[in-house]
Amino acid sequence: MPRFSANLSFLFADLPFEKRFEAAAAAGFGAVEYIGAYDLPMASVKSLLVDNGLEQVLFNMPLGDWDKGDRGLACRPGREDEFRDSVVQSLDYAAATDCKMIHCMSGVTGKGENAGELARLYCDNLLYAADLAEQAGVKILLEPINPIDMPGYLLNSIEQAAVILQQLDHSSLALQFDIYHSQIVGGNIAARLDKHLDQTAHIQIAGVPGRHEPDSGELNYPFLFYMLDRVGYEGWIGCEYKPHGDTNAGLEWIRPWMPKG
Ligand SMILES: O=C(O)C(=O)[C@H](O)CO
Ligand SMILES: [Mg+2]
Repeated sequence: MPRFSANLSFLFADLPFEKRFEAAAAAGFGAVEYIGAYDLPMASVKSLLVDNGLEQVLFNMPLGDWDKGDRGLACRPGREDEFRDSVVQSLDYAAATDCKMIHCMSGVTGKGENAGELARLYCDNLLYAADLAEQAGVKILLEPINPIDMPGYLLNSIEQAAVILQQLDHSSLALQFDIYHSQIVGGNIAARLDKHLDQTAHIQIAGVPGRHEPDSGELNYPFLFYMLDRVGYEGWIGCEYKPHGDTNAGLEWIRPWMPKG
């Protein structure tokens, strides 16, 4: 049976962030993930998890300044110190919340920049993060993101990520397979999931097109959930989609997959 985590940066977005934990638990979720809660003290995040009986599955490293165009720091020249600080800060939050996975966003390639050089810096930074994460028993995740939603993003395909993981060969690095992005970049999801399952630590879902509930559009999610069970995927599946309207009203699709009682 697949295990679903509620992505609180996307679901229950009409509620203040702190209220989304309670809403996720009331909807039947046992785990949550989100982009980050660095505005809140670590102890408050921990209380929100404990009070609502939730497991923290994943969050992101600080992304830099979103309004100025940052989409992660890992490939950005001149931001190495900031990146290293962000690794330490995210590992502190992970320790406080018993979270075992952190998504490290690559960042974007600027106009006229050499993507190969940025990729080299990205790899160096990933290794720095992975060495620290290893000591904490945490995995650093790489997620390919489609370049239509995020123009200029360095890491776009599962295959690119797979090669990086193979080359870096570090046990604290793994793949975050976001099916929504990967359908847009390459399709052929069942075969690619199967091929890269041993590198995959986390999966995220959304309908394509539109990034809404995973119950309509060009992907057959029930087929993929059965397939993941059959091939023995034991990780979480993050519900990272934009509900059409009220989150609870759009959760009918999940009922057959939720533990009863
Ligand atoms: O955009 C995505 O798919 C992600 O998972 C990023 O971490 C932002 O939520
Ligand atoms: Mg994602």
